[in-house]
Amino acid sequence: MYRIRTFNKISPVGLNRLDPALYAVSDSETDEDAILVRSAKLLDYDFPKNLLAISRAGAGVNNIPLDRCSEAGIVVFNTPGANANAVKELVLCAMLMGSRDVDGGIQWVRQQVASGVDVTTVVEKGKAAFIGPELYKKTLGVIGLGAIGSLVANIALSLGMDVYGYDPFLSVDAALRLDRHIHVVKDINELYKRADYITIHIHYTKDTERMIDAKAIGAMKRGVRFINLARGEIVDDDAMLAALDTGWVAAYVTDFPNNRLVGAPHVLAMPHLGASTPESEQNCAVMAVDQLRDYLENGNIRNSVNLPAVSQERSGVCRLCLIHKNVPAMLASITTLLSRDGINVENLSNKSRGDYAYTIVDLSAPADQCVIDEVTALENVIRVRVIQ
Ligand SMILES: NC(=O)c1ccc[n+]([C@@H]2O[C@H](COP(=O)([O-])OP(=O)(O)OC[C@H]3O[C@@H](n4cnc5c(N)ncnc54)[C@H](O)[C@@H]3O)[C@@H](O)[C@H]2O)c1
Ligand SMILES: O=C(O)CC[C@@H](O)C(=O)O
Repeated sequence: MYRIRTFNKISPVGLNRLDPALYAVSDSETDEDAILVRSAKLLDYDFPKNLLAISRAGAGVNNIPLDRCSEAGIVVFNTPGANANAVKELVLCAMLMGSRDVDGGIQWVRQQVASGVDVTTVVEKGKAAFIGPELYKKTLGVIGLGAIGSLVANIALSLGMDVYGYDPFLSVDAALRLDRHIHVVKDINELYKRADYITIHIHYTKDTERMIDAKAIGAMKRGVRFINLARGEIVDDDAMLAALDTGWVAAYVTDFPNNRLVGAPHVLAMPHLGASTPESEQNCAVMAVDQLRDYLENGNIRNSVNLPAVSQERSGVCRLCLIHKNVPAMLASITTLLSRDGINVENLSNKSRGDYAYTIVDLSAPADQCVIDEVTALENVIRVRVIQ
């Protein structure tokens, strides 16, 4: 029986894929074998010793201490692309709300009624305060052309926008998803100097913290509208507030409110709603659960953010799964111990990622506990699991 602790509300559509005969799942499990999480902060969480994996139902993993997980042999998964459409749709809403002052206009209409005015008599005169430009024929800059950025860039073309994209680490898959009419630039300043609207879709890491600072904003066009549904920490709030004050930035639409931002004019702050659609919550939960099950039951790794992708069809009678440091002669050391005991290796897969590597070995006979202990005791081996 595996114990899975949930943090946040994970869609039952995903949780129902966990057979109750095999899995105990709740938010109060202790000594858990695995965690299912959305945005809950696990940075200071004291992981139980037997924790094998964390599956993040979503894209961003800045709430999980990845280095600590790798050192402890905990595999961290995310669900690439599973919520991208939900975010894309909210970005469209953000661009429109950042243009005409829809929010201000709706509030004004309510205030008229609340103060006893017949609103029909004041609409035509009052509306001038909420005027704003169209998206058609304007230029959109998309920073980060991954799962979300590529969808946003493509749909903006169909709104008649001219689209510039910047992504120094653009994957081949992501590049293939991009419409050929999108101008992909190598220098972000090319995007800054042209864009009337800028939307950012990158991960928050120590490299991207406050990437949108006073210098970046200064390189943008006066009157730019900036949309941030990525993470609050990517934007330097001081610089953004100063730019809003002078009108250099005409509107800042963010999914990451804080009390300073919410009090400032021309800020539209939403309560982290980007992935909050039933479709996206279900997609993420299903993907997070399926990947977790495949790891727990078969040792296969798909969509991990800290270990390599390694999957192998089951063969033999017993499977060894080893997380180890990426150093020379590991495979030789492991197979020497197995062959010394006369255990034949039916199939083996091994891949490395940075400082770490993962090996799956299917054996023709059950491995004796003594051999497992010896393999576990090898220098640079972090975790060994036996799956029958
Ligand atoms: N508001 C929400 O609810 C919500 C929902 C989903 C994702 N997000 C945020 O959006 C981020 C992106 O999600 P995704 O699914 O598109 O991820 P993704 O991995 O598919 O795409 C990220 C892209 O950013 C690029 N990139 C990295 N550093 C960059 C840099 N310095 N400049 C330009 N590009 C850079 C990468 O090459 C990659 O193509 C997530 O990390 C998360 O923080 C927010
Ligand atoms: O779980 C959520 O609601 C938000 C997830 C989102 O921020 C992500 O990074 O995928």
